[in-house]
Amino acid sequence: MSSLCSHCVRCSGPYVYADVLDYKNLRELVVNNGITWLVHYSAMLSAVGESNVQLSRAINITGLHNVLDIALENSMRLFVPSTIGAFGPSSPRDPAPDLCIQRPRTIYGVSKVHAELMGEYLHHKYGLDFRCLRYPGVISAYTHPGGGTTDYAVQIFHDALSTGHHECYLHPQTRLPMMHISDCHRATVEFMQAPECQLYLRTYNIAAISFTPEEVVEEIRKHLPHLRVTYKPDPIRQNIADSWPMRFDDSNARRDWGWEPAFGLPELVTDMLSDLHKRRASADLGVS
Ligand SMILES: NC(=O)C1=CN([C@@H]2O[C@H](COP(=O)(O)OP(=O)(O)OC[C@H]3O[C@@H](n4cnc5c(N)ncnc54)[C@H](O)[C@@H]3O)[C@@H](O)[C@H]2O)C=CC1
Ligand SMILES: CC(=O)[C@H](N)C(=O)O
Repeated sequence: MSSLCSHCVRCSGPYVYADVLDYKNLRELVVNNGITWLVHYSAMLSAVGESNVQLSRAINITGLHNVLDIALENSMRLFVPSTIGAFGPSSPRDPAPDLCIQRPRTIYGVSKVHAELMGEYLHHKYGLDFRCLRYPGVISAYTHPGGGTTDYAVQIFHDALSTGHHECYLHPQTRLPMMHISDCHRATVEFMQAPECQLYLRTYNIAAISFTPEEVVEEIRKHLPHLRVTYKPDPIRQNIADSWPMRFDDSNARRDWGWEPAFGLPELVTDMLSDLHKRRASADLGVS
């Protein structure tokens, strides 16, 4: 979800490639750079995880264990994102509260429940300052979708501006929680800065918008009336989406540390189209 603009991490500070499976190298990086907060984003997302379960297990679970050990050894504040994918068909779906049955059916979801529980365990047993937000599908103009079930909600904007046609792999009425990248970043920073005494939970849902493909298409057509959308549900991703919450209950995040989203659906669509339009223009790509 990192941005490739002029103020990106690569341009603004020290930047190194690191493999989360290489424990020794990670430990050296943390110690040699005096790092005190660790934000652990590396993961394989839901759809791509199902096509390579072994690799997903290694990155999402072994990688997480490396990060947890290093954070504990070095008394770091640790953030690990979780997801709507940490819920499954037996969870309440509309809305899903913070605390309820979690029996996800993807390796991605299983690894994220594992992360939530391991982090909370180490917090209660050893005082690790573990913090975790369950993100909805995140929508950004700056990166291409990374193999998730919510990817269509990013791809549709690229297609709308390039070919004017999007083939959607979900049914038109599949409702999922979503969020603009700015809200996601701001939530993460605000949550990381929140005083410990305000946090009654270590893992919070955060919500912003919840929409179906049909609804986002209608909103995009207010700007691009010619957008053509066809539906060809992909059984794997449809099955995953049908097992995830339709809406998130984020009342605890709002109460404990003041979470409040800024982007509704109209604002998100306007911003995505404007950002992508500028990026296409600067890359000399046409707009449909
Ligand atoms: N994008 C979304 O809609 C949501 C994302 N999240 C979470 O946010 C985090 C980031 O997600 P995205 O940026 O969308 O995913 P992404 O798939 O775009 O990026 C994942 C990153 O992990 C890196 N990675 C893979 N193997 C690695 C390894 N062995 N060592 C180091 N890095 C490795 C990849 O190079 C990639 O940059 C993930 O933990 C994901 O679960 C949670 C909910 C929603
Ligand atoms: C919601 C997520 O965690 C991710 N975008 C995915 O679809 O796998």
